[in-house]
Amino acid sequence: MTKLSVNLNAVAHLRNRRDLPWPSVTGIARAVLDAGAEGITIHPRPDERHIRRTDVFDLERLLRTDYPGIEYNIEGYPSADFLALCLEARPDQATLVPDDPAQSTSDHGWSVRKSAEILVPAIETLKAAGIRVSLFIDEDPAQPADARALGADRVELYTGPYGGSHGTPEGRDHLARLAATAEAAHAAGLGVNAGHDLTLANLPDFQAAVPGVQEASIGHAITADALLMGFPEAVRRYRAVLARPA
Ligand SMILES: CC(=O)[C@@H](O)[C@H](O)COP(=O)(O)O
Ligand SMILES: NCC(=O)COP(=O)(O)O
Repeated sequence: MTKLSVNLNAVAHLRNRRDLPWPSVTGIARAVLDAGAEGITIHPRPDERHIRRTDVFDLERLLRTDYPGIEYNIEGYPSADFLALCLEARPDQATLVPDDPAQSTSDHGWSVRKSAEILVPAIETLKAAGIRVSLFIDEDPAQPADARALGADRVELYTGPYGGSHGTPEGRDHLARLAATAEAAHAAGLGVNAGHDLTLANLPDFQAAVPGVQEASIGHAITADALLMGFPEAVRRYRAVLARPA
């Protein structure tokens, strides 16, 4: 069974259209957790285009007081600011992503070995604070052993290229590479997460082809679905797919 961690970036994006407090990021967090989601993910970007610094701490308070045991996952580029934010907010997991601040969304994973100079001190800092570290990687079976060598606990498979080509021969090739990368991660002793452009339509094939994924972080598609069916129903449907054994 794969845990569902709901990414609230899209909710914060909608709220930020106006200088008003709705939709409430913590209110939607409550709704998805009450419906059974097992985690909350945010990816605060330096320009605060969606998640703001205040959201990071509002969510931290909510989870610690009302939802103990629920996993808090913060994603971002390991800049000094990001590391300081993590040390203050103390998420359960930090997912390190090689994003340039100007990027509109994440579109690639780490070349782990080449990035050792940035990653090693960041991993050490986070782990010393008791924060599990996951590295966002492409579908490349060579990356997990390097991630393990640098001290990471998990990898997150970047599923964007698969999501965008699901149902085509290209999509099947992406799936095969994702499965091989997950296998390499397990062989290296790492946990495996996945995320980006996962949807109710493409998740069943992913679940069948890539066994042993511990957590899927899903934001854009679940928010789009929630506009039609509401968050509680959307969470139930994603969880039903993620609960299916491969
Ligand atoms: C790391 C990752 O996979 C991204 O999906 C990210 O969390 C989403 O970021 P945006 O919501 O800013 O597109
Ligand atoms: N790590 C991926 C994530 O948190 C959500 O990605 P998306 O579902 O918004 O594409």
